[in-house]
Amino acid sequence: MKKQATFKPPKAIRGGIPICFPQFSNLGSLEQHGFARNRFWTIDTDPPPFSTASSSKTYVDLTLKPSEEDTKIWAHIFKFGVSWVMPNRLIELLACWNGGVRCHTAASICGAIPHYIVWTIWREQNNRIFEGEERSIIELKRIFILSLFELITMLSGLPISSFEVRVEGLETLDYLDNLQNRERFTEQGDAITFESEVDKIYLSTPTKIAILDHEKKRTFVLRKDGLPDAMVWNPWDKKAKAMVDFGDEEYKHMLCVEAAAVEKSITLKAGEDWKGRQELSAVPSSYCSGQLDPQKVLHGS
Ligand SMILES: O=P(O)(O)OC[C@H]1O[C@@H](O)[C@H](O)[C@@H](O)[C@@H]1O
Repeated sequence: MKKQATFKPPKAIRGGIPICFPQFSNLGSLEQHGFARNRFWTIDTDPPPFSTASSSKTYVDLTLKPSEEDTKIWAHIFKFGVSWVMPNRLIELLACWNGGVRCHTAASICGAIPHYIVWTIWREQNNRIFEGEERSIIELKRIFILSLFELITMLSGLPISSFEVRVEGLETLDYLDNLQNRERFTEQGDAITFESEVDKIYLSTPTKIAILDHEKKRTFVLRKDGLPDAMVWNPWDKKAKAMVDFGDEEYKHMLCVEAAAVEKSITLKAGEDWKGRQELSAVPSSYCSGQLDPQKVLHGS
């Protein structure tokens, strides 16, 4: 989330995982990145069966149905759903941050876990006695994880540093350069590093992309299905300054790598459906622990 993000409609909040639908960028007649990100979504209590959202996970299903206004600008019937699945095992959550925190902070997080468990139970007890409300186990787990996440965020200091990051998995691929009228080029070099503005659409990318953060000694892994392309964006200094909802220096601590379907649009016939998946996870990188080779992260299972 960007510090300067605006929380007022009709614009989407800057940060997080954007949903660009039904168009990417200005590749169509609609507003930039389509209207989906600028609409209010509803919680879907009866979602279609997504394989990822099983009872062992924490998830929320959201649905976007076209409003009358939407059907005027995009005359297609659709029901668009997104299922956000969170890791709900503490160990998965800690793995995301292990490399990002120094040893003594990792120890303080582990030391804090019993307190957080007791705190969650204590709050629930109060809730049942005083409010007459009972939360489900899933909800309690969510509260517990969120509380712990706040602590980890606080201890982990600065977020990602784009100067120290490199992306693997996109080398030698063709890309469209948004900074050069979407001209097609072929990526050269072993990995993608960042020294200036980047705005590229990599085409027909592998299902796994690794983002290596040397400074925080962790590797983010993006796995995807049904979304052949991948977008890489960092506005760098000048564009950062030009965006009202983006801090002048925030480009140093962000990198946008997202799964996309840009080159070939997905068109559905009546009754057909489509499913795409993007999974983000983080593991401590070998540069920290010496136990994990980023190449294995990228090419392994
Ligand atoms: O400012 P917006 O509309 O959220 O878009 C941010 C960026 O999103 C990227 O996906 C585009 O490739 C960039 O060109 C664009 O600047």
